Amino acid sequence: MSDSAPLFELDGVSYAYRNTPGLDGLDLTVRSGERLALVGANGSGKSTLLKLLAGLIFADHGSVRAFDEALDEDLFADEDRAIAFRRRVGLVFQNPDIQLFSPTVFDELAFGPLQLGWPPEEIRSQITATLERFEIAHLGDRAPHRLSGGEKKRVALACVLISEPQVLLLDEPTAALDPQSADAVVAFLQAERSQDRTIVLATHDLDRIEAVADRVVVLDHGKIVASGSPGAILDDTALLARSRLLHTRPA
Ligand SMILES: Nc1ncnc2c1ncn2[C@@H]1O[C@H](COP(=O)(O)OP(=O)(O)OP(=O)(O)O)[C@@H](O)[C@H]1O
Repeated sequence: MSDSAPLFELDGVSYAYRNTPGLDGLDLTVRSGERLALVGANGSGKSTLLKLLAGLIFADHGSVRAFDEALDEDLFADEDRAIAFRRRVGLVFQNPDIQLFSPTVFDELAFGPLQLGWPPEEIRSQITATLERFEIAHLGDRAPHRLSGGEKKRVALACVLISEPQVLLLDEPTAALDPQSADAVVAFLQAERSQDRTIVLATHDLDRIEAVADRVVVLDHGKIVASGSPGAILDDTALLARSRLLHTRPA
């Protein structure tokens, strides 16, 4: 993996929401085919980093490069480059309600491919295949906002994956899922390994991290405090305790 091409290169990146720091001097390279997990306590900057990689927010300081060009406002001012970037990078939000707005799940799945100008027959056949792949065929005619939290998460993931992005960004993909649904997401992410898809995910699910990631980056107050293999990070209990990632038990 260390030899594969860098897709994202962040150099000294800082970002603040008005007066609240989100990211603070971050250096990070994400390579093609990598499965990278971002861990850290609430508010450590995981979602902010994912939004930055998705081109939804831009660095206040430092530089961000994606696919060998600057990932900044200028890229999105150019419609062709913006569309090309959006095709390559898909983000599944932590809260699926942000993402789902169509009258039915079927329409929701059609939205991305329609934007990309796919032919109608291809859209129809891809929707059928995607509904089956995510075991949501029975939800096709339902209104997304009337689904359960776990069902919404599956639909949101399917909506992003239908366009086959090269990079998949996932914000807490197993949160709010029942154990069986969480296992299904993990199995899906393991299967994606053979698809050459680059995956960056934020998670609090340390028990499943070895199954879904090759590398773990630990964030604390918007800074990267450690990066390593899942085994090395999980064994470092002092690091986990410092980063507020261990349970505390009442004395
Ligand atoms: N929309 C926003 N407006 C103002 N501050 C924000 C906003 N979103 C995040 N922040 C702040 O930025 C910092 C980083 O938040 P972020 O959401 O990136 O953390 P996180 O690691 O994803 O947290 P969690 O595990 O709770 O999802 C926090 O201090 C948070 O309060």
